Amino acid sequence: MDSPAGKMAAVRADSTTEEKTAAPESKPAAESVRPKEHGHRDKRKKTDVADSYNCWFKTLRSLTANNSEYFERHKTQYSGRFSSAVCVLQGHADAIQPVLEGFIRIAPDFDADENTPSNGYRSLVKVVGTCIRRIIHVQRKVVNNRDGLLFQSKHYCLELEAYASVLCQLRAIMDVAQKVLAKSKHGQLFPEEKFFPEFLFEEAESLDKECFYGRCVGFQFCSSMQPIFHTISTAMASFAEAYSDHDGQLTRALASLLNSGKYAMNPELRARTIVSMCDKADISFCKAFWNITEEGPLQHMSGFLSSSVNVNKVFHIPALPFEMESSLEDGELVTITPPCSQTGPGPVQVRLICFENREGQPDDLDFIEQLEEYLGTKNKPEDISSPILDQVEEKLGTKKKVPAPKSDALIIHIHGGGFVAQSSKSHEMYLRTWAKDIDVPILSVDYSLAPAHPFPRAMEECFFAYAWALKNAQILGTTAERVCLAGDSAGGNLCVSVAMRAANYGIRVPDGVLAAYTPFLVRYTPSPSRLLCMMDPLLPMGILSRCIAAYAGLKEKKPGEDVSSSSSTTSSTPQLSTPEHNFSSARLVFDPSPTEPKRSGEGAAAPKLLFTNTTGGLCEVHTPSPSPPSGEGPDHTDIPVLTVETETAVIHGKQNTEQTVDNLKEPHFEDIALSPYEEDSGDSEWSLTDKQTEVDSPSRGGAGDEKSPEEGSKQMEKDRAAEDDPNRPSSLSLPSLPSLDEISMAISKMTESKPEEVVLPSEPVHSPSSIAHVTRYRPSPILNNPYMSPLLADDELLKGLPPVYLVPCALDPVLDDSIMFAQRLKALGVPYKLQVVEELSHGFLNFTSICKEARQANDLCVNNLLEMLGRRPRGGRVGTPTRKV
Ligand SMILES: CCCCCCCC/C=C\CCCCCCCC(=O)O[C@H]1CC[C@@]2(C)C(=CC[C@H]3[C@@H]4CC[C@H]([C@H](C)CCCC(C)C)[C@@]4(C)CC[C@@H]32)C1
Repeated sequence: MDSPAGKMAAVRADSTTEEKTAAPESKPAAESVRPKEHGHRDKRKKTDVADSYNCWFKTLRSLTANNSEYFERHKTQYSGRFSSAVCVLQGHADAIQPVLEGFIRIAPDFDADENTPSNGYRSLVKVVGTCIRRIIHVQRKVVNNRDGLLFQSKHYCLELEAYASVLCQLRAIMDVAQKVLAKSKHGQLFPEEKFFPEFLFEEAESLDKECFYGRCVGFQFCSSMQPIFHTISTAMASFAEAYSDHDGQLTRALASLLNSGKYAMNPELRARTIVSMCDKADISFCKAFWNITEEGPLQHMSGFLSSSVNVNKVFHIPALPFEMESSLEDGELVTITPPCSQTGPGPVQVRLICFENREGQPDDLDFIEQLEEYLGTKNKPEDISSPILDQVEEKLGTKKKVPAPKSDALIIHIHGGGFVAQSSKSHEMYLRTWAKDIDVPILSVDYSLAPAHPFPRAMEECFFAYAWALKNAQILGTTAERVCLAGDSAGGNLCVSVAMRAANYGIRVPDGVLAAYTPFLVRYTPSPSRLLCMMDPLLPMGILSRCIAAYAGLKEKKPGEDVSSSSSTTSSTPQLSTPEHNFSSARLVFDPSPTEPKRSGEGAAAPKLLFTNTTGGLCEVHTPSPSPPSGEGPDHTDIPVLTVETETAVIHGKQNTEQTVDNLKEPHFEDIALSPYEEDSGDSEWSLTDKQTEVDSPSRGGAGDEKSPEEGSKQMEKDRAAEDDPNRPSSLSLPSLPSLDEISMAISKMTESKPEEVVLPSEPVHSPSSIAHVTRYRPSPILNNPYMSPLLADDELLKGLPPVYLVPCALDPVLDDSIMFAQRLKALGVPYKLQVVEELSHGFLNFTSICKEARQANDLCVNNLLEMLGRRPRGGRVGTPTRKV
């Protein structure tokens, strides 16, 4: 058998040649396969990226000027709102551009290796870029269609307003990212623990996230994911309503089906319900929703959507200790005891999935009976199955298929679900495909879930199942010459922990571990990619933090409980007023929050934005001023600093109107130069919203106006009237950024409405309960356990790992976990392969049967598994070059 390291080295050699021939730049969802970058090329690439972004900003500016000028001249029902929307979003775009340029400059310093240009900073840049491109797309559509009789003015107006809010929040998120950056060491995506910035959580929590869950939901992902997220968020909102009204899972499923219509029709109501649910709901809501496909009509979904397999059986591994040979010392035996933490020894449920019935496996008809017999008597399975087969043949008069020979390999799978939900059943969809494509038995572990069974129960059960499977491989239809562990999300974390434990116990380690979109640091540490949870349709921050609490066994505080008790914890953490935490000295570039202490140089004149007003003249708008470097603060020599010069951006009425409309009426915005980093999907149907029917939606509640689903729906009717008002001043819910007052003044001049009519950004929504549990739980010692967070494991423990295959997603909150884990493995010389999937969301394996890009990413995982098991990858191409130090 090849040594894993040798194998990895061989693959690396192969894929280096592939690297040259592959044309990855145009692939939307494939891994970041990119040619090697060296010194000057790297610099050029950075410039190219910045150029592409500048080009988009320029295009946006022209379109804004054009539309703005048009709607000033052509007074129609919605013209006032159009003008306001484009003006507001242009203000945000101008403010975000210099910040973006700063991130483009520093981002490469955080890559795990030169072959994989990926990290949270790059992702944030990407998301802003996508938002700008989508706005360009919508504005182009407006330019192209606004004179037509069938122009859906209301639809486009709502779209632009929604994107203006998104851009505004992205601007605030970029600001938080700068603070994370200022507290991080060079190349480190997670700030040092001692600098835990509670205030960042407060800031992050206080953002108005609703715009990310309404009509723009999942805008950052590829177009084929859009309908999926519209469906899931509709389901989530309607389930939230049903959850509070009903008890049983089935009744809830039915009730949510009935509710779904109104949430599908009203994206704003949906967003309000989801955000409110994420802030307030306890973990049992997540469990219930994430398990929606476990029972009721949806449980048969995988049956329709996936390959059929011959063996798909659930059984229990008895809670009996057994002995295994040590892999370290000849003849030594290691005793494996059943899992026993918290609830005492208990059996472990597993599911065996196999494309065809194999020798050694109990016969399908009496699977459990035979298995029990095997487990009790330890008879060879062949002895059991043959007589039964004979009887069946006799009874049915049919010749039963002879089982296929034993496989030489085995996959042990551990499912994700935030440690609190899901099972092998909900992951059957892609497991059946794997079973068919790889044609190896898969044993998936149904470990006990938190919060009823917190850490380390799940890890113990998975380890026990792993060891048992090695020992009893024959009953699983395999000789287990090659064994690998595969898990997605929380399951990937468990896989790595199991492999570390195997190494620690001195038993055989698997031949490889596949960890797809896996969290490796299960604690409340911010990072640039983690900021994406502010907008993630599957992993919103409130839910993520509750998963951590549940897994760590920290009792969740109920909403309304006194949060002041957390103050002792909070006060034990470094105070923000210490020099290290004084961000006024951290040379950050822009401060959108008026509540933040004023920076040095605050008296300096803010750069100005000039917008054309109704009369073609110029009105002044102040942009947030960049803080000049302060000499007063501590020495930040090891802290990467964005130094950004904000220029005075001028949108000149004359200049812009000189651009012919025809120039702007390009049919597809794919024509816009694409950066070598930012691949366009090549799909002109950017968002579902283009196809959406025009729907009414209520105006947004004011900040802090959190409503229950029922209240929400009652309010809906009232709101609808307001929403329909074409002269309604722009009610874009924007955070209280200092420049917005001025922007709104500009708007109000442009729309000729009185300033006080403009519903301006009010105070940010604040959720003290969610913040409180984060701050209170932070110092819990359990959160330092390396088996819970492999990133915290010491070098010796990590060195015992077999080759690790990491498949994170670029737009996933837990991307940085994989990047930093790869960095650790690289430093320790542990073979690893890091392939970052672009444009797909966390959990893509669950979407393989309904999304082309997810299928491609699944193929990548399948090829990795084939490689680990010593088989030829399918399609001849393995993917990103393997990296081994
Ligand atoms: C300053 C801010 C800093 C923030 C710092 C805090 C961040 C903490 C970060 C990391 C810690 C990690 C903690 C735990 C991570 C958990 C990872 C983890 O395991 O996450 C998984 C949770 C389940 C799920 C969401 C998932 C994948 C797929 C999802 C499923 C897809 C379809 C399923 C629907 C129910 C189907 C409905 C069909 C119907 C016809 C509409 C759906 C949505 C169920 C849920 C899963 C990922």
